[in-house]
Amino acid sequence: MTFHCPRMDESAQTNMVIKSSSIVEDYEVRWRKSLGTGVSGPVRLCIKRNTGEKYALKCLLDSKKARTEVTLHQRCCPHPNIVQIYDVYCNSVQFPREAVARSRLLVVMELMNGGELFDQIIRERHFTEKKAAAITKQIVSAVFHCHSLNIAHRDLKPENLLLKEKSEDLQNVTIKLADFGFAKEDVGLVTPQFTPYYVAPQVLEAQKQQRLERSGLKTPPGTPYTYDKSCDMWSVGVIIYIMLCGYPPFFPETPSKQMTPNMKRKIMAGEYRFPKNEWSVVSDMAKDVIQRLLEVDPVKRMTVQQLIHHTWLLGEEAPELALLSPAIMQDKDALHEVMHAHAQQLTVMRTPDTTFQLKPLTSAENPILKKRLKAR
Ligand SMILES: Nc1ncnc2c1ncn2[C@@H]1O[C@H](COP(=O)(O)OP(=O)(O)OP(=O)(O)O)[C@@H](O)[C@H]1O
Repeated sequence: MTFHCPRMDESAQTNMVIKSSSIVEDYEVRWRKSLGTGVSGPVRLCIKRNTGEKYALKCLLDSKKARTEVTLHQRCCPHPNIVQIYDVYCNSVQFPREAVARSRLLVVMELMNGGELFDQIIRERHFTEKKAAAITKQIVSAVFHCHSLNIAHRDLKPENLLLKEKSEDLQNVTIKLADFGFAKEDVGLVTPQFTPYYVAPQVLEAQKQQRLERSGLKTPPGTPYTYDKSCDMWSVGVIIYIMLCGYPPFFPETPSKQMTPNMKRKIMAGEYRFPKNEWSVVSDMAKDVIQRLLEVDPVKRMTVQQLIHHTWLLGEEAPELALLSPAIMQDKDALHEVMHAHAQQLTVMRTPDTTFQLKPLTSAENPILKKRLKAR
């Protein structure tokens, strides 16, 4: 590994403090010890020299996208259900198979020793709806925090829900949200962003909003619940569904690595079922939560503020009967496919429809709207 320490770098654009000193002065990096791998490469183990404490190190090629990831992640810290960032370095690093050193952001994070959420669910001997509700509560707490800061995570998937430590019982474990690689700050769009999935209703709604604003008849809501945030809520719905039965709500007839047209159609139509075999032991309240989260129209979809107050999250009325999900999730290949499908669906949902863009509130030309914005 070769290191150079470039300029002191405090990005004016992001207000993010990045150390330009060499990370190896402060941490011993175990370059060969991978804690897990994502598209940006392995996350490694590192040890703080003056305390001996262990941390996780994510290495990102320095770019605007990487800086946005780190900035938005940092902004959401600290929170008990969000992986904490402790240090960020910008060092020039050359990995063994690289011809030249490249500028990288080295993100020192809290070490999550318990692995991924679904791996722990598989190990549970008596996994119940009550436990699923308790897990959901932690996930929702993280999402609530992000959304309150006007940040949408947009990559809420099982692989990004990590456990603080290994435990016999999921009820006692802290779950934290990781990977802000797709996080996005809402810039105050008048109406939700939309994707090709939902073009028709959203286009109509957006056009209606624009007409009303142009005529000065309507002031856009102060903190609109944007498309990006509703995408997180859809993910929470899918994650709850899988926890309760072991398979996803939307799946293709035959296993496929690609998003099939039939799958797209099912998601767009909100076409999923609660098959009796696994769902007869699940409460109506849980089904109600899922139905409101998998609502096709993002505008009508339950918000995190609504979910956090839902009685199901208290877990008091959730049955303590053992669910079939851990047994179903034992099939590693099937589970891998489930996670792959979810990741794919998120990719599709994140794709903005560039054919129709609404102006941010701040660039509004309408004089009445301008006046009202000033008055806020
Ligand atoms: N703080 C952490 N402690 C322990 N392991 C971690 C930590 N952060 C990430 N990991 C492991 O590394 C994997 C990849 O991390 P992360 O999702 O942040 O990387 P990525 O390159 O952005 O991945 P993706 O392909 O999901 O976008 C995780 O799935 C997890 O197994």
